Amino acid sequence: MRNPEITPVEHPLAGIRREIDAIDDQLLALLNRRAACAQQVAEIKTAAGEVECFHRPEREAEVLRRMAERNPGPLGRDVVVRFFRELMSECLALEKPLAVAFLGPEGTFTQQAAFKHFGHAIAASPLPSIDEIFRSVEGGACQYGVVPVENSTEGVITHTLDSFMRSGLLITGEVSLRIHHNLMGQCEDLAGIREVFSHQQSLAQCRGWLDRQLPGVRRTAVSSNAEAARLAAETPGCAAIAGEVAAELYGLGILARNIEDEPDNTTRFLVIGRNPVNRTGQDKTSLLLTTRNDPGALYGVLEPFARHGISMSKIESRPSRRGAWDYVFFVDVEGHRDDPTLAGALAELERKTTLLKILGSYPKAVA
Ligand SMILES: O=C(O)C(=O)C[C@]1(C(=O)O)C=C[C@@H](O)C=C1
Repeated sequence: MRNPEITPVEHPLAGIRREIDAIDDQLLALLNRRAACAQQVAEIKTAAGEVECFHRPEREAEVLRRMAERNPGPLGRDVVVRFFRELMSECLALEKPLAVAFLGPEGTFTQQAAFKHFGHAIAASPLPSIDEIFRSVEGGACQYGVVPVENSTEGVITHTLDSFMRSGLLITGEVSLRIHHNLMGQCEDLAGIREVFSHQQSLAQCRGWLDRQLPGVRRTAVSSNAEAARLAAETPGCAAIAGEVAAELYGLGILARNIEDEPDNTTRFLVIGRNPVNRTGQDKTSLLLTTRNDPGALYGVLEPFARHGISMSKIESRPSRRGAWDYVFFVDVEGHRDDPTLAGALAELERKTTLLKILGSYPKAVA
């Protein structure tokens, strides 16, 4: 028999846990209300005949920026952006999951970039080469592709830039990823390693560390970091340089972490698609242009940007393949092609170039 005079002492966490339960109930209802709204959006888009792709990059960028700006904390900006990114990814998947091609196999940094940009509720297809990614989006098998374009330590990925010379695809987004490299393998320590596999860019990004820690050990470039991890998993005495995800995927132990030579090692990826993206007010535009091979021709081309007060975040030159010393320039500027100032500068540029191709206007990465 319980003594009615003794009131049981409540656990110190009980009150706050009741509050958490009540909040979770509200969150659950709100999350599903939002998902139901996305389903209604799908019905409206279908009725309007927009059945090919429900994804709206400009709207997603607006949602993420608004939530990041309104966030009162204590959750950090990154956490809030990641959370709403995944929420929109799941809402879109209820409408219709996106088909996204990335540079495979599973476990590459390009796969991480694809998830960072689109969230995890996508049908992601690992493809073996940049060419195949372009082809799969051009042919309609995938709605988007994700390809690496430049690394802060090693510079541009020339194959990606060259692909834009022949392709009619548009750039619809960009993703920056902080790249941490790890040495992984089946051995216990560095002493047992006789060969290191990785992508040539990653071997270059870790050159100093390899010279110091594994002098004389053979370095072999393979098609991707994930492929390196797969090889290390089946070849005794071999290690790989790759991201943490690849170690998990191929069951390897991490022998040394963060071995990249530059502390800010970052790779920028481009998202490619078939449809133009509307302006958000915080956009970027990528251009490809060629000039006459005259003195001062490049200056003449870039001068309108300076006069219109448009800032340029990148300029890169590549041989045009039309003859020796003939170049194609890849230029990134601030703004959307529909912004009146940029539209004015582009109209002037058209008259000064031998070729001007607008590769796309897209929202600046929300990170
Ligand atoms: O607003 C839309 O057009 C939607 O489809 C909804 C929503 C969202 O969840 O907020 C989902 C996917 C789109 O890419 C953009 C936004």
